[in-house]
Amino acid sequence: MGSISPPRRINAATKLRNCIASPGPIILAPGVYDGFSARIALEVGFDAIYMTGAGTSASKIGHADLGIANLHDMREHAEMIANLNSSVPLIADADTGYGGPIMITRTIEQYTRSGVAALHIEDQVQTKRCGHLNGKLLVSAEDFLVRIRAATAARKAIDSDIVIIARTDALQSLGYNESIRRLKLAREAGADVGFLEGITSKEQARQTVKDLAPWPVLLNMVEHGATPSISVSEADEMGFRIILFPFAGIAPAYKAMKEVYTRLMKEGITGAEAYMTPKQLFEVSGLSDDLEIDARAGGTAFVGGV
Ligand SMILES: C[C@](O)(C(=O)O)[C@H](CC(=O)O)C(=O)O
Repeated sequence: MGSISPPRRINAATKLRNCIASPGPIILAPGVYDGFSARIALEVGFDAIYMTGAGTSASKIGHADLGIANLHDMREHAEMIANLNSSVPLIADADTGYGGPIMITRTIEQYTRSGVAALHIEDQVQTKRCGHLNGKLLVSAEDFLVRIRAATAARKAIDSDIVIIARTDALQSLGYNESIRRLKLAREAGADVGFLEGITSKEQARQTVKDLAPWPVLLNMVEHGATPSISVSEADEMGFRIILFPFAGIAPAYKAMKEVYTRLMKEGITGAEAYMTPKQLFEVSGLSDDLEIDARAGGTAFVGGV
């Protein structure tokens, strides 16, 4: 009856898609590996965050990044992280897509419904490994294309804006030219962003952007892996659109926890800093927001404070 409906809130996938297409600065996404690290990255105020598959494997199932975490593990983890603050886009690892075209379709559908804004799918065999380990095995370029085609068709079928990032791991065994060829095929099949895994030099990084231009390209900044250290501003100047730092959370977390556990074992105390009261810990984990929800609804459980 001519009534104007209120504007719908833009979802995180659309927001990220618009951001990638804009002439704005490079999108910086720090790696998060669980709810707490995601909360900390959100507290710092990043515009996007990245769910590392390696970190998810380590924290959710306690295993190395060897294709052990399955679609269920990854989707469940991604859903929890994506919904801590649904206005901050989550880029999530989707490994090989977890099977043939039917499984890839399920991956796209489930990641979309979970609120994930972008995911990357690669050309390693099903028993994959971290892109910075040796001895990676690949599927053929045709099989990689089947994965990307399945992903883009699934996205279209559900009318989703989820950003599909095509990742090739071919550099290590098949070389640069074959890697670029694979990424160009993925681009033709409708992938939105290219990701050359394990770039080995700054010259190669620059060349990748040039050879794929104007297609947006992602840089995976795994420190102390195959790629030399490239800063956010350098990557921006090279023309990358997205930069990930997958281990930005988990690497320092390891050091900090190991130190305290060791002190506890040796000295019988943790030496934990005084500012980290239980309340402060919960504050990082959304305590105030949760109490406000309760109060606004007229709940009485927390009227006396906590
Ligand atoms: C980006 C990555 O897929 C991840 O899981 O974070 C890994 C990171 C790593 O294990 O070094 C990858 O590059 O394969």
